[in-house]
Amino acid sequence: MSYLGEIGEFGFIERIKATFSTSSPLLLQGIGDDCAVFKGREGWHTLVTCDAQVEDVHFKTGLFPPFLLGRRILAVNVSDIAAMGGLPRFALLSFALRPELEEKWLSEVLRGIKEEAERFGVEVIGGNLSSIASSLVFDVTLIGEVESKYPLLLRKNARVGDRVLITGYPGEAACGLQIILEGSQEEIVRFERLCRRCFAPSPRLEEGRVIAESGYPCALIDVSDGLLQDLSHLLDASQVGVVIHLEDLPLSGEVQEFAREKGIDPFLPILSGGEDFELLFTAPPWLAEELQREIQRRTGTPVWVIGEVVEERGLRLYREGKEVSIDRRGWNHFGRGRA
Ligand SMILES: Nc1ncnc2c1ncn2[C@@H]1O[C@H](COP(=O)(O)OP(=O)(O)O)[C@@H](O)[C@H]1O
Ligand SMILES: Cc1ncc(C[n+]2csc(CCOP(=O)(O)OP(=O)(O)O)c2C)c(N)n1
Ligand SMILES: [Mg+2]
Repeated sequence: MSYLGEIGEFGFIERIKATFSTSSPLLLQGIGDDCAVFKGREGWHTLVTCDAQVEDVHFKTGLFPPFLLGRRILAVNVSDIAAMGGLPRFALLSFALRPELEEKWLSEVLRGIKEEAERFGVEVIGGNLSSIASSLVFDVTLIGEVESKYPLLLRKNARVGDRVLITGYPGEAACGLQIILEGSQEEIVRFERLCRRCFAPSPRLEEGRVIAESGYPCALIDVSDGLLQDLSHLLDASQVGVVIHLEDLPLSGEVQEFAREKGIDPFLPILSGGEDFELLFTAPPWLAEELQREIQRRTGTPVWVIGEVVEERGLRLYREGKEVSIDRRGWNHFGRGRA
């Protein structure tokens, strides 16, 4: 007999995909990308995604301020719309809650969701409530749109010779999480930036729009599970490989300081830490630099070229010219080796 823990999260998604066939001519992208995509009103495609925040899996109730939890609940979904270059429009909120939860705590969660919704132009239009005896679940279905004049920014779009780019500073959220879960109050104050990156991730919506507006079919994914894990989803979908030199990865001063103090390799959180919600994308060399410049100009977010797409499948990592292997790729909900 085999168990879910052996099949793993992505193995089970494959089984689900194999179980349900689709035939609607309206459907442009089903299971396998950041959002499902179907034909929408004139001039637009409709995007749909859902992601849940589950107590003790994605957050600890006692450690996460409810207002920031609320923001996070919506932000992780906005990030999936950003990963299609789209604009979020409507949300449905589905919660499984314990009856003894304080009303004040829940009001703060709602306030956080509302603030994030207003920031990104999302209107809440429905949802569902259920009681639960154990872990809290906050599930959001988010509906968005992207102009049909732009090519879809699918995971399968990477081509040999493309550059691989990433926004911001991946790894910061994972360091922040470790401090929130295990650190002292003093560390939480000192590494405030890292903790903020974990508590309140900032979806790269405007950055995704710049990529869409380039009109080029870049491959795009948001980094929720870890850079290597999500990069391998993109490579598998595109049936290509990648070469990365670790020296090209963005290493922020805070990650460096955190790694030094904890005695860990700073590249570990960068490569395998999840929940940064940075955008990871590919573009041909002639476009890569322009996107870097335009994203930085319009949003202030730095963008880094971290690798090159190659024909030979798989991830090849080099450190100071020598090939290295990293066995921890990132988060897998049921598998072994959870980062
Ligand atoms: N239970 C499920 N049933 C159908 N499709 C699923 C299920 N879970 C995940 N998927 C699909 O598998 C793909 C990968 O999921 P996931 O890794 O959660 O993506 P993301 O990081 O964008 O949230 C997505 O297209 C998602 O819609
Ligand atoms: C208490 C706690 N432990 C561990 C984590 C780290 N963590 C939980 S889920 C996850 C991966 C991302 O979540 P997932 O539900 O897989 O998002 P998706 O890929 O579907 O967008 C990570 C890094 C956390 N946020 N909180
Ligand atoms: Mg998901």
